[in-house]
Parts: sequence; structure tokens; C-alpha cells
Amino acid sequence: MAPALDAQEAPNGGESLTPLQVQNNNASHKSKVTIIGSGNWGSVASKLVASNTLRLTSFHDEVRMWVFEETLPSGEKLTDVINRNNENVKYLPGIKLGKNVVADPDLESAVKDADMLVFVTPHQFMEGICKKLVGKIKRDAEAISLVKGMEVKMEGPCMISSLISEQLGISCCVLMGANIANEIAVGKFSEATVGYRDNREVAEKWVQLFNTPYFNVTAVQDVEGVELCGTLKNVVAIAAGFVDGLEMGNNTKAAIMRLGLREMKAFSKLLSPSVKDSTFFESCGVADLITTCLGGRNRKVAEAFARNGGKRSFDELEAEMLQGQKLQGVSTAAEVYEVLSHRGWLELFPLFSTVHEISTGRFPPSAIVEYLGTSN
Ligand SMILES: NC(=O)C1=CN([C@@H]2O[C@H](COP(=O)(O)OP(=O)(O)OC[C@H]3O[C@@H](n4cnc5c(N)ncnc54)[C@H](O)[C@@H]3O)[C@@H](O)[C@H]2O)C=CC1
Ligand SMILES: O=C(CO)COP(=O)(O)O
Repeated sequence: MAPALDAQEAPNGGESLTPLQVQNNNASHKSKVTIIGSGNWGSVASKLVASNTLRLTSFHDEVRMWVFEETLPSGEKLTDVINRNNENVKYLPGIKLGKNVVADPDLESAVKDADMLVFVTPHQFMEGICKKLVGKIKRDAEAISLVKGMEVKMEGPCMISSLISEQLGISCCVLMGANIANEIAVGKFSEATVGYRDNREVAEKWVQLFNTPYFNVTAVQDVEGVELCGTLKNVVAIAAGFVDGLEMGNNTKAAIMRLGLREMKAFSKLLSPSVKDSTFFESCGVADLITTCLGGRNRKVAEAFARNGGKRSFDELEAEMLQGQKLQGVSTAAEVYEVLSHRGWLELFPLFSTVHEISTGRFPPSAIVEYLGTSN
């Protein structure tokens, strides 16, 4: 399938450049790509990108992947093993990344020549990473964030793309979607959404970099909407896991998904009135909500939490069940709760707030069902 630009505006927005025009415009300079992150999705993103940099002349073949270095039980460094086996044995075992992926444990050296920066780490590490990158990247570098999450600051909530833009002084698109990494790693078809602010040409370049026959990327001009969808669905996925742990069945889970989507939309529009309704129908919206509530890590660990009656903490279950991979939903629920309490919106978002009350142990898991009984 051909990459699509701005599905929301396609009927009357014919002035965009074709992928070939963009490629020709940039023929004299090959863009260098660095992936900042090497977890489960970070590794799959590297594989997708590396297959395209080899194929497309507008990109430099080599893809640098920054690795948060760790020592494996064998005593070897993860970076050395990735570079020797072309495989991230810890976060994506059994999958070859592409020989043109070079793992680099030094953040500064990984980014210094990059024209295109792909951020894909758990959101809690992004502020520290951005601080380390100040003054270390090319001034005209472009960024994209695959990170689902937000930071809450004194001034209010700050989405990760804004954090990147504000701290590094560069523009930042986002890529979100129904993208369970392990499925994409073995070439199972999925869609994704690039959100951009105003530069269609840059958005198209990101689409080119990620699009493959099994990863169909569409760009929409709604960076806030795309990122809020990707971030907030993780809170709903925790609620879906609770009802699974309580063995409530599919109708109950569908109710959680419907009410969750409603809160996602209401919260997004309150924070950012420019968010478009149509974004919720893209891959980043309803499709990501569905896949995460069916097959995601947030759902899985929340199910275990509810099965244990809330007696084992999320931290403990995460460490045991995910072996180094990180949940985003529990901390996002806490961040959303902070925004809701500061702004006096708690009563408007009963699902989001109940998820936080349960995950911190203030309410039992069954509170999710009690909440459903009072919703309409
Ligand atoms: N895994 C998936 O299926 C998908 C994940 N995402 C999103 O992508 C983002 C990254 O997720 P994953 O790549 O799956 O990560 P992950 O969940 O596999 O997390 C592990 C990564 O965190 C790194 N890490 C641990 N401590 C660190 C520290 N102190 N500083 C920096 N890095 C540290 C580890 O080195 C490893 O690379 C998240 O926001 C997630 O929501 C989005 C779509 C799909
Ligand atoms: O974002 C995801 C799928 O699009 C992955 O969700 P989990 O982190 O819950 O696995």
C-alpha cells in the first residue's frame, strides 16, 4: 500500500508533495537517522527504519540506535551483543534488526551527526534524556516521538513532543497507532498515524521513513490529538485489565472501551481545543485503544493486579512479568489524576480517576465495576 498523506484533508488538499518529489528535492543530502531508545518498540522501530534507509536514496544507510547500556546475566554488555548478533536479545529476542543498525551506548555520539531523531523510550526517562541532549544535536535536526506518555509540570501537563521541542529547540512530529511491537516485528500488518503541526513536507519524510508493505502510515495535521490518543489509551487499558482480572467478560470490557474513549476525547479537547474529532478514528485512536485493551502489556499486568486483589503492587508485577520492559499506563493515570485535581475536573473523568485510585491501592479492583454501574 502506498504511504498516505493527510487522510483527513485528502479530498481537497491536493497540493502536497509526492514521496518521489520529496526524495528528489533532497537527493543531494542523505539524511542520517538516529533512534533514541532500544526497548521492545524501539528495537522494532529500528528494524522498520533500517529496512527503508537501505531502500531509499534520500537516507543514509546506517541507522544509529542509542542503547541505555546494561550488563546481561552472561556478563556481556547489551550493546556488544546487539552489534555482534544484530539482535536485541533482551528486549526483542529472535528478531534480526538489519545489519545497518549500529547500537551505540554513548548518547552524545549517537546523535551528533543525525538529521532525523526518533525518540522511543518509556516516557519517564525522556526529561533526563532531553536534558543531556541540549547543545549536542544538529540545529536543524527534525524529531519524531513514538513515546506514549506525558510529564506534569508546575505550569501544567506537557506532552513529550512539546518537551522535546521546548528543551531542544527543534520541531517534533509524533507517530502513534495500533502497534503491538512483537506483532510488527514478525511482519504482521498494522497501521500507524503520524501527527504533524504545519510542515507537510517533513511529515511526508517521516511517513517514507516508516512505511512498509506491512506498516501502513498515514499523516494527519493534529499533533496534539494523535499524541493524546496514544497517551490516554494506556489508562483505559489498565481498566480493561482490571475487568479481565475480575473475569467480567467481553461486554464489560467493551463498556470500558466506550467510556474510556469518551473520556479520552473529552480530556483531549479540554487540554487542546484544536484536537480534531476525526483523529479518534485514525489508527492512533480507536484502533490503538482496541489492540491495547486486547493484547497490550498494560492490560496484562493490570489483569494480574486484579487477580491478586490489589495485594501485589504494579512495580512488583511489572518487574516479574515484563523483565525490564516498562508500563506507561499506571504513571500516566497518576499524571492525568494530577491534572484533573489541579483543574477541578475529577468528577468529569470518573474512569480515569478510578483507575488511579485502584492502582495506588486506595480502592479495591472491584471499584471499576462499581463505577460502571453509575456511568451512562
Ligand atoms: N512495546 C510496544 O508494543 C509499544 C510501545 N510503545 C511506546 O514506546 C515507548 C517505548 O517503549 P518500548 O520501546 O517498548 O520500551 P520498553 O517497555 O521495552 O522499556 C525498556 C527500555 O527502557 C530502557 N531504560 C530502562 N531504564 C532506563 C533509564 N534509566 N534511562 C533510559 N532508558 C531506560 C531500557 O534500556 C529499554 O530500552 C513507550 O512510551 C511505549 O508506550 C508504543 C507502541 C508499541
Ligand atoms: O502502545 C501499544 C500498542 O499500540 C502497546 O501497549 P502496551 O504498552 O500496553 O503493550
